[in-house]
Amino acid sequence: MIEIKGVSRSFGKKEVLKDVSFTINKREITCLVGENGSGKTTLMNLLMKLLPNDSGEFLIDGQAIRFQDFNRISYIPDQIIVLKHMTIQQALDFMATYYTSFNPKRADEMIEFFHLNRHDQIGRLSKGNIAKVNLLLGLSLDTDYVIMDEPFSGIDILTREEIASVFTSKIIEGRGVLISTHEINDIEMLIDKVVMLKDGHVVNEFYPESVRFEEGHSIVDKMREVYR
Ligand SMILES: Nc1ncnc2c1ncn2[C@@H]1O[C@H](COP(=O)(O)OP(=O)(O)OP(=O)(O)O)[C@@H](O)[C@H]1O
Repeated sequence: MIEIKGVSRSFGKKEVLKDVSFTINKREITCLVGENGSGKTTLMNLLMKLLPNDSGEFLIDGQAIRFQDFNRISYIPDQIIVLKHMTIQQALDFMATYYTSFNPKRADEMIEFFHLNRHDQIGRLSKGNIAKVNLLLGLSLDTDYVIMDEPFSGIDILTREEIASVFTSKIIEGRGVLISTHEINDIEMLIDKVVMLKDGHVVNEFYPESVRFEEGHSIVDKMREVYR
């Protein structure tokens, strides 16, 4: 389990995250929801130690996250991080060099799953295929947790459906996932838990299946309650 405990972060006078706490559990897809600028990316960057937090802590299995724990956590940011002149295969070779958790068999499976050509140059791919390569690089690591920042952003509906199908495949099975997305409809039925951020705080945390069953409300209904 990853625990986010009392995390705060300001940029200058702007308090972006205020005492944020929730957990990311294995075998669950947790969706982080919030309006533009509500601090979703900032929280992910703090969790990955790409930025320092002002206060609070991040724990994995009860211990403070250390740099070596990043072999257990994949981060798929909203933009591709490898150089665009690389081919897909060169990008995979790069990952294999840097990450002991890189699993070439899983990479092969994902190339097939996404119908990618490993000899294609990344810079020449469509936006949808670049998003798929981004997922390929992150999900080829044998990690317990996956942190994904807006994997559907700017992508057409059919490609979004293809990407969403990853969540029900064995590629994700058993891992704990934190995903931020504005495209809730694409994965509504796949999400186990929702965490809503507003004005820097967690304002609601719920299991959508229970809310659907007990209140007859969808995630979007709950979003309207909170953000309108
Ligand atoms: N390095 C930085 N310096 C100053 N302000 C920053 C920095 N990074 C983020 N911010 C501010 O923090 C706030 C939260 O930004 P963040 O990107 O985390 O939001 P978000 O919820 O991911 O937004 P979106 O849904 O649009 O991607 C924004 O107001 C942003 O301008």
